[in-house]
Amino acid sequence: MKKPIRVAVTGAAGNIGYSLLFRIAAGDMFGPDQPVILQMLEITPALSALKGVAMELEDCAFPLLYDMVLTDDPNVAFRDANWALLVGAKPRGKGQERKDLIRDNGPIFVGQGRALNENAAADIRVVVVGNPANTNALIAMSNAPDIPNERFTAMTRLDHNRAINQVAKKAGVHVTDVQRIIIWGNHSATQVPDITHALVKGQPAPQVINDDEWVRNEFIPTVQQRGRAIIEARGHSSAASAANALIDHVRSWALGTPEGDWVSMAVPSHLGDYGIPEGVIFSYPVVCKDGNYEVVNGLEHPDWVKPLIERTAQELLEEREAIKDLLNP
Ligand SMILES: NC(=O)C1=CN([C@@H]2O[C@H](COP(=O)(O)OP(=O)(O)OC[C@H]3O[C@@H](n4cnc5c(N)ncnc54)[C@H](O)[C@@H]3O)[C@@H](O)[C@H]2O)C=CC1
Ligand SMILES: O=C([O-])CC(=O)C(=O)O
Repeated sequence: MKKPIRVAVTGAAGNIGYSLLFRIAAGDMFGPDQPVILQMLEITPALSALKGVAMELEDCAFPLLYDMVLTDDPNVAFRDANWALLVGAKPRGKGQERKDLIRDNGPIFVGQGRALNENAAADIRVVVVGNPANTNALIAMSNAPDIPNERFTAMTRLDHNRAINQVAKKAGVHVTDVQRIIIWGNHSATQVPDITHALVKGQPAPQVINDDEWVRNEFIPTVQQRGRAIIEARGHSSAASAANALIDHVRSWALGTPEGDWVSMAVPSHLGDYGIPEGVIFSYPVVCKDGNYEVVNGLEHPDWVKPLIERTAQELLEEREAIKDLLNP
């Protein structure tokens, strides 16, 4: 049997957690022959709910679920963890932007960054989901000086998957026919969903779609505002689709991206050659292989896309400014 992977999940009794944990335990994240140990973190008042989730996990009798840890102490949750999925944070409500959560949620990632630094396994890889995800990832990274920066990522895979769906619908093809979508920048309303380099059935997407007006005035705003639309419709923010995107993000990173395709991940900005200021977590196209990722560099932006990219980078600088007291000097 393979050695079990230790997966720390924060906010494990929350909505995303409830969609996520069962899929990890079922093998969707690391494959059908990879045992896992779930190390679940919650705040103290939610430990009882977490116990209930753990009871349900037991009742599934998952062959791959080797052990479980339930705790309200990040030092325990992150001990020897190979992966840390930082979901636990307040979600936004109707009428809020994700960055409105920054002063509530940012401090969580100071303590968790430190606890990761002190306790995690040498190969730790981190994905931040709690919003505002990019800036929270920056906070965690800066409080974990002994962990290589490139191990800290934020999730823009949900935006990426949303974009694939919109393009597939418009082109009248199946989602598997759409490749090389990109989400640039912040997981926020300023993100830049980009089909410039995308392929539909192997052909350039802009030519297949042949409708610039749709791209600029429907596709981009729909993807940018999809989180808000879900909150309006459901009364709660996306949970199952967010959990699914997190499965995709980790699976790609751990097991690789298919030949000829790429995915979007928010990673330390210095890894890209697109002129983005250093010191923010910026979503780029990446290819993954053997547990590592590389930014796809050297793509040209059309002129009308350049100011959009500048705007999302600027927003990340503003978010960083708003929490600069939480960054490790
Ligand atoms: N990056 C992305 O694409 C997406 C991000 N999100 C974000 O994910 C976060 C979680 O969303 P939901 O699960 O729907 O929220 P939720 O409120 O249902 O669950 C959050 C859980 O985190 C726990 N928690 C709070 N502080 C914690 C701490 N310091 N340590 C450990 N656990 C803590 C809470 O007790 C709660 O059980 C939100 O910030 C939401 O905005 C949601 C969807 C997509
Ligand atoms: O919109 C929200 O607040 C939740 C989220 O990040 C998303 O669904 O993309």
